[in-house]
Amino acid sequence: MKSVRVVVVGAGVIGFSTAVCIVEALPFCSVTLMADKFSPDTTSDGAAGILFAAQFPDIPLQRQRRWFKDSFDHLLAIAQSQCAPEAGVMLSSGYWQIFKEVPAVKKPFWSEFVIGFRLMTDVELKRFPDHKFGQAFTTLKCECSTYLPWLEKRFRKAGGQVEQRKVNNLQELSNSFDIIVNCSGLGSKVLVGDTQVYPVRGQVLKVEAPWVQHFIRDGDATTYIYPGIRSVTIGGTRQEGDWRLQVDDRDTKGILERCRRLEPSLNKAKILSEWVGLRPSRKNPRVEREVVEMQGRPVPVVHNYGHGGWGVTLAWGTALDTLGLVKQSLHEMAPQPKL
Ligand SMILES: Cc1cc2nc3c(=O)[nH]c(=O)nc-3n(C[C@H](O)[C@H](O)[C@H](O)COP(=O)(O)OP(=O)(O)OC[C@H]3O[C@@H](n4cnc5c(N)ncnc54)[C@H](O)[C@@H]3O)c2cc1C
Ligand SMILES: O=C([O-])CC(=O)C(=O)O
Repeated sequence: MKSVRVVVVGAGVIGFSTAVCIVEALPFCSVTLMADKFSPDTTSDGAAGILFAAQFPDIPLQRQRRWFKDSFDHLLAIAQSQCAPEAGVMLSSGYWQIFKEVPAVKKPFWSEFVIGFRLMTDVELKRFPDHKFGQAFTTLKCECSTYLPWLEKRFRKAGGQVEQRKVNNLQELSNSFDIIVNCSGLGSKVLVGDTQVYPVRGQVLKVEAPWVQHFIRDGDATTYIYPGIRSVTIGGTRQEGDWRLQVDDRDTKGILERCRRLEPSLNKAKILSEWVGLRPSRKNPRVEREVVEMQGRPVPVVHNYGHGGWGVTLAWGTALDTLGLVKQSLHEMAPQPKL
């Protein structure tokens, strides 16, 4: 008999990573993942899925480094195994950020965790006459439309249960579960009334260009070309506070112009699809625990959301932190010896 009932709300890359970490580490818990949308309809499904991150202002750098390294190592092991095609994870090399001006920070905080990080040579930069500085390395690309179904299989195999349902408030879960884990992304705005979480709209295209093998990202953060397993993702936009989910033709035009300037051969690429997603953004992601009084009893609630444009990158690392917070809750719930 499984004694502790845990529910994870959210079926994006954060929810499924967290649910897998919990179910595999705590076999005495029954774990249910609940969400209103599943793959292929989550934000995670359309993400380019490239691993690198910006730095959050108020989270200790050591913690951010751990999130990055744990995620990178986890996905690298998959990329180097026979599971790679089924999981949608691959190594990906190229030029990450080429800058028109030399930036103040030349080496990002995660540069030692990716493979072979170096500054671009003058010869390489000649290909980009508008740019003066760039970084080159090998990282990973995790395609969530393949990875999420793979994680779901892994979750079910370990005994996890899945339920499709919209949760209107966390209180409605408190009769059926002992610990609630909130991985609802942008949904947290309503679900837990978090006014700090907001959308940053992103539009991308998938194009057929199998000859493009190297990724390129401009330091403007809205021009990128990421070759994937079956197509190349090109983008993008970063529109703060914009809730529109429809494709905008002006964005499509801008993306094509900017990407073709960096990689002229894209003129010959066929457009396969266009997609819009809303990044669940927050000044800092919320990975923390609280105890909330529900129906007259204290219920541990562990939050893991607000990863903005870096959710695929940080999913496994923040999931492991969340597992630690669930363990802490279990410890506090255990009957204390009478003195
Ligand atoms: C264009 C674009 C490109 C991107 N590229 C990258 C990239 O290259 N690298 C990277 O690391 N990141 C990238 N991202 C960011 C990444 O997509 C997000 O950080 C990540 O998907 C967030 O995952 P999530 O699980 O928190 O949210 P989501 O995928 O949105 O999942 C949220 C889940 O919560 C559920 N939910 C919400 N509210 C409720 C409720 N009330 N009841 C029940 N269920 C609920 C939803 O149904 C869903 O299942 C990109 C994003 C965009 C838009
Ligand atoms: O910024 C990038 O290069 C890709 C990404 O994470 C996003 O669009 O959110």
